[in-house]
Amino acid sequence: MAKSSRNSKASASNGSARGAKATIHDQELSRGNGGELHQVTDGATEVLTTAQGAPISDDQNSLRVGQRGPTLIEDFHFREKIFHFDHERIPERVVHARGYGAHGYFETYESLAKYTRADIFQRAGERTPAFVRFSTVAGSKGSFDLARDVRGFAVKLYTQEGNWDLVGNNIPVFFIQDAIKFPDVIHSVKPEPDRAFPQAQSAHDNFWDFISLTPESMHMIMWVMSDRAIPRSFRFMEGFGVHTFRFVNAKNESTFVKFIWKPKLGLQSVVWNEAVKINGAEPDFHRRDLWDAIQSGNFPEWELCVQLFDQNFADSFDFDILDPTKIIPEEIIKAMPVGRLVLDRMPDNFFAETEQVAFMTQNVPPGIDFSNDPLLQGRNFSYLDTQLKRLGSPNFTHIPINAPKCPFHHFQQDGHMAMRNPVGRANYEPNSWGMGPRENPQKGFRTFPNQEEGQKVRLRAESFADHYSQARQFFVSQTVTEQRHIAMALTFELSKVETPSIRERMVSHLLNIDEGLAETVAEKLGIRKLPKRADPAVEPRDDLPPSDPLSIIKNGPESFKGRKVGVLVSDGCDATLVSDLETALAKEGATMEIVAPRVGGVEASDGSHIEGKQMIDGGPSVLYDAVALIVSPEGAEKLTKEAATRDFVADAFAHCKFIGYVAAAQPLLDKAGVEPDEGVIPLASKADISPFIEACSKLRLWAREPTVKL
Ligand code: HEM
Repeated sequence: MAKSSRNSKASASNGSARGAKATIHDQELSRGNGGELHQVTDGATEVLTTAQGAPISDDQNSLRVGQRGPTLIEDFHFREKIFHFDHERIPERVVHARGYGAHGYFETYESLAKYTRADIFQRAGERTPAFVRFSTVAGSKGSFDLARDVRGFAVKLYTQEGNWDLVGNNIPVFFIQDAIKFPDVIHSVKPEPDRAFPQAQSAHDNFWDFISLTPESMHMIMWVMSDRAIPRSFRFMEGFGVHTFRFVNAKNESTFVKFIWKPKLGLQSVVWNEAVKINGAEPDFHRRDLWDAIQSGNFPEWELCVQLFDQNFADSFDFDILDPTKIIPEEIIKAMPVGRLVLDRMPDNFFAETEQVAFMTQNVPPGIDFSNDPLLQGRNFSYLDTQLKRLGSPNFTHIPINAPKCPFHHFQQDGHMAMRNPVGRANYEPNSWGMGPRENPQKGFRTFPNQEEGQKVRLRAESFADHYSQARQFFVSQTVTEQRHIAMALTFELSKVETPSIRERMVSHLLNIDEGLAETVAEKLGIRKLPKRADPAVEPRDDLPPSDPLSIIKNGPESFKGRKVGVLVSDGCDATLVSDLETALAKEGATMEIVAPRVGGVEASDGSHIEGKQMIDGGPSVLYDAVALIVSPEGAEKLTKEAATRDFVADAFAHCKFIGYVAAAQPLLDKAGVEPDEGVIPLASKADISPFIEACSKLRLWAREPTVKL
């Protein structure tokens, strides 16, 4: 057979002809036969190998017959590489698919031996390693961070007596009272099955159809329609264990407990108009925020608080402590701080740690036990089951992120990907080989022997039937601004619902919560005649007093610490003012980011160069807690012509942010239609910086909001 002339060189070079040097800007590589680039080890980097450890000579070309002939199946390197790639994806979590994790530690304040024998709570000052994963619920893995959604707040504590997973949310109640309804609520919020949209959004018919037929969800709906569902940062949100758990002490006495994580930096959320824009400008807003904070040594911190109560309290409380749609207000049972959680290290690898971490509510050490909450009982089945599906083997506990950090010994063996098997002859007990491990009745986990009796029934307890009273209590605990946001959120969500009867049904529920709220939403939805209020199972109470801990604004930060200012600069700006601002912000524990008209930065009036982090088009003001406009007259003149600059200023104003500005920036304010108020603060000299930062610590000038009509 005649060889093609093009192929003839191949046999001579044996497919490995290369050697000519190629310089690509700052990189020296060698060039192969077809012009492709090869990066060859110089001895300082490791040699590339197959997964079996065989060194690889050429990772740019598959093995073929001649230069232009067919690829050979003999090419084990090619086959192994592609095979592995083909199998890279594992199923995403069925809920909470999008998440971000970090390592840290939990530090115990004082011994809680009186209440629990849990090892983690025995010794003051002791540190326990922790891994935390924050998440959204509804969206896919690749969805944006600022969906209106519940945030998962899952904490794995590697205690000396086994892993304790506190798998909580940033909202203390849930949509449903019984785990049997979980598939329904999740199906309803996920993209509709025929059209496969909307992604990561509850604003659609299916969700509101289900909710409007599930009155037990009304309390949760108030929370999800509040700004709690659009947090500014994972660092500024609370976490809740939701259910009532039990502490059990060494004498086998039980105390009921609810868990709350409170952020040291105070609570903060964004506004909806801002969230929508952040999702476009920076879909990884929350991820980047956590990454930046931890990488720069600003370790976020939460206090773990416990609400402790006994059976007598449970019997006398207005609501059932087993009902996960109810809270116990902190005015009734104090939230007692018992330790702190510090996140100080990002994972080395996202997949290995954050993606493969397997949280399970049933992971409790001795001293912590479950209550009969039917949602918790159902979760205790679901998590183990789902991890097997997602991680593909019962040996997911062998993955380092999931393995306990205390000694552990058992006879479980084999299965896919077994990393550890029992050593020696005994793989069962009892045995007469004198080989452990053995039970320990004193130290081992003992379930609290609660007395249970009754008929087997499929029946919801009557004590779960009040669906509206605490929803109302949540609403009246909010500031006027927060109440307005709830009304706006309900209006937005229901405006996306296409079926009028679903909207009206929701208004009929709102009438049981707050008439003013119902009327506002109905008016904005164009519902002329208010529907009849929904029939309540139990007449809603209106005597539950407002509870301040339920409001975000009433629990904001004490300073501007941990927050960020976006500083818009131009050529010819005042470099000293910029650096004085940076120094003052650093002293406050805050940061700033330079936004410039072009990549690279600007030349200041004193000839110095100011490095820019963002170009104006890529650094909209929605990414910052406050902004400063430090420009020269010529710079301002040029910037007024850019739509991105107008949006920068107009959005900062509309989102009620504090704006610091030099006199030369006046045209920017004018162009954005800003009529200065007390939140628009002149920065004439260094002396003005401190009052500006002090104002910023209030985060937003909410008094402005009615004038900007978001
Ligand atoms: C109080 C109510 C609930 C809370 C606070 C909650 C919280 C969470 C959190 C934080 C995660 C993400 C864990 C992670 O970051 O890996 C999660 C995942 C999950 N939850 Fe829940 N959840 C609740 C109710 C339920 C119920 C009732 C079920 C089922 C009956 C359920 C089933 C699941 C499943 C299957 C996953 C995915 C786990 C994985 O693949 O790793 N959850 N939940």
